[in-house]
Amino acid sequence: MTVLAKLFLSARQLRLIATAIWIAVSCSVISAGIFYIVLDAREDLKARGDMLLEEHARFSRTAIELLDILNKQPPSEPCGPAFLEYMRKAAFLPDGINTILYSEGGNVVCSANSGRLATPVSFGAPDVAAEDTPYGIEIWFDRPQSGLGLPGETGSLVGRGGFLVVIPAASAVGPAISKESLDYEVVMTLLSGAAIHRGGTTGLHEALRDEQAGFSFGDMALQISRCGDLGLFCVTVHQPLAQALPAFLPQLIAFVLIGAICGSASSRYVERRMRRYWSFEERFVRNLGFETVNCAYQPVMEVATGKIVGLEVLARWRDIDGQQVYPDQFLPVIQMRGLTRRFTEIVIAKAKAELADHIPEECQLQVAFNIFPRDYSYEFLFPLLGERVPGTIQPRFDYVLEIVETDSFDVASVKKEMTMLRRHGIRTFIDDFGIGFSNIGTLAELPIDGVKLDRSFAMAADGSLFANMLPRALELIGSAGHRVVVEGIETRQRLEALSASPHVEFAQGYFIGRPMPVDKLSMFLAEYCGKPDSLLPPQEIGPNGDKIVPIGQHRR
Ligand SMILES: Nc1nc2c(ncn2[C@@H]2O[C@@H]3COP(=O)(O)O[C@H]4[C@@H](O)[C@H](n5cnc6c(=O)[nH]c(N)nc65)O[C@@H]4COP(=O)(O)O[C@H]3[C@H]2O)c(=O)[nH]1
Repeated sequence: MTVLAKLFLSARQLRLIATAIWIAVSCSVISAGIFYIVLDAREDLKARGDMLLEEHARFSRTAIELLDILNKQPPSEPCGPAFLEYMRKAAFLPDGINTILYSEGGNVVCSANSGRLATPVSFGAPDVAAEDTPYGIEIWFDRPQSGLGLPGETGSLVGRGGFLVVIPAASAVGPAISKESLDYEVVMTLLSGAAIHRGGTTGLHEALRDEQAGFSFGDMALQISRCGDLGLFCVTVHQPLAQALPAFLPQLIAFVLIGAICGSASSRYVERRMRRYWSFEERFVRNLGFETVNCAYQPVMEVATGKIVGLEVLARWRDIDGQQVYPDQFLPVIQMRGLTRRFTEIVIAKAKAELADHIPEECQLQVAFNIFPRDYSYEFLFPLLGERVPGTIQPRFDYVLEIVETDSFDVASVKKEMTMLRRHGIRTFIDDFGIGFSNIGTLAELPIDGVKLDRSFAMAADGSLFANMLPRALELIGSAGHRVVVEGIETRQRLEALSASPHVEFAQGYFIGRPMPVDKLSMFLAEYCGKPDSLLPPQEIGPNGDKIVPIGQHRR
């Protein structure tokens, strides 16, 4: 999970994922486009194959129909006037065939156009015998027509029952079709399965016979094999893709553009969604829970005695990559997303459970929780803390609520809630005094139990504005009759200086103890809880003469 989390948390990895999506989507769209183009090219090839086939099939179909008609009821005297009239009438019917002949004993003896021939014409033995075709027709391919008075012309003859019709040469008829760059073969198929070459590249039909229609990956070519409706003629067409594609170049360019646009749009969309999904805010909201919220505890010292008398509960959150996140990062999210109550419930529940398990029995402590002003109400907080108020269960913990200075609050309603909570032993401090919304008027009006002076005062460098204001701030709070907790004490000098003020009752800061997990806290308290700590550790002098030396660190 952590490895996966790191993948999504790094902006660079997200960019890589988005790029991968861009490539995948673009390639998919372009591949789909190429597939569509190939299908289209195949349809185109089929159409061209059908046209080639049609050149042959059309006349054979017509010839067979004509032979059917001629053989129906021929007059009894072959080549007589009635017979010739009968042939001429039939010759009007078909489209493109106008030579009808009659033969006896293998010799043509009369024609519909010329009547009885002066000299019978022989075309020799048929190339296809009647028993080789499904229609009982004989065929003579490409015979010169000079004997019929048509010098220089050739045609194929189809015959049955003595009648013959002449089919003009294929090249001279049929639809105009571009055969350039087209590797094809037209064959006539016999009942035996044999094929007679009738046009195009000899042997192509035989070579591709088993592959039928489809795509040949060997030579990256499209190929189709189709037979006409009579089953007499078949055509095989083979076209390398490289030859077919130029005709589809506009489509190809369009698909590349669409692919690029889709790829970019989807990668942007996914990246935006991923960024949002894996943003800190969303991660936090998704994973906020008892398991991911951790509590750190910072000791609070009573200045007069040097005893550790309390601790402040400070929340941390564990991110999905295991990193510890501090409140300044997640508190704004909590407030923005309206999760303050849920968060406070988790922190209080967790701290209560941890402290009950780890704190030495004899240790009397005041435990301070930070509370958002909007959640400061008896109705919400008492159920969370009430049962552990002194005099009920676990009297060793006194609870203090520190109202953090994130929002302003309504003094009148806070006053009411404060009074009710105090009745149950729950005390309230104003947190971060000096930098937030509270002012001396607020302190005067509210029945608060104490004020926490913001750490920026104690941490300020000597001679700075905040450092100069510190005694006056203490004076001010003290004059309003409140106890003061000073936080942010990092050095022995500061602690000593503040101890001299009659207004400072408690101190908190790295010098006394850093916020620590409960197991460390339990060791810390085992040593210091309730014991007077008049002997503060000797100061370690650093290069600036003011080094931070937490108590716990020194004594261990
Ligand atoms: N440099 C320095 N810093 C010191 C020293 N002593 C204490 N601090 C830091 O000062 C902050 C004291 O808490 P805060 O004023 O209540 O200020 C808290 C409090 O306002 C808020 N917060 C923390 N936990 C919670 C919580 O559970 N609920 C709410 N609502 N707010 C919380 O987040 C603020 C910041 O908390 P942290 O980051 O833990 O920061 C803590 C603590 O680590 C010191 O000597 N030097």
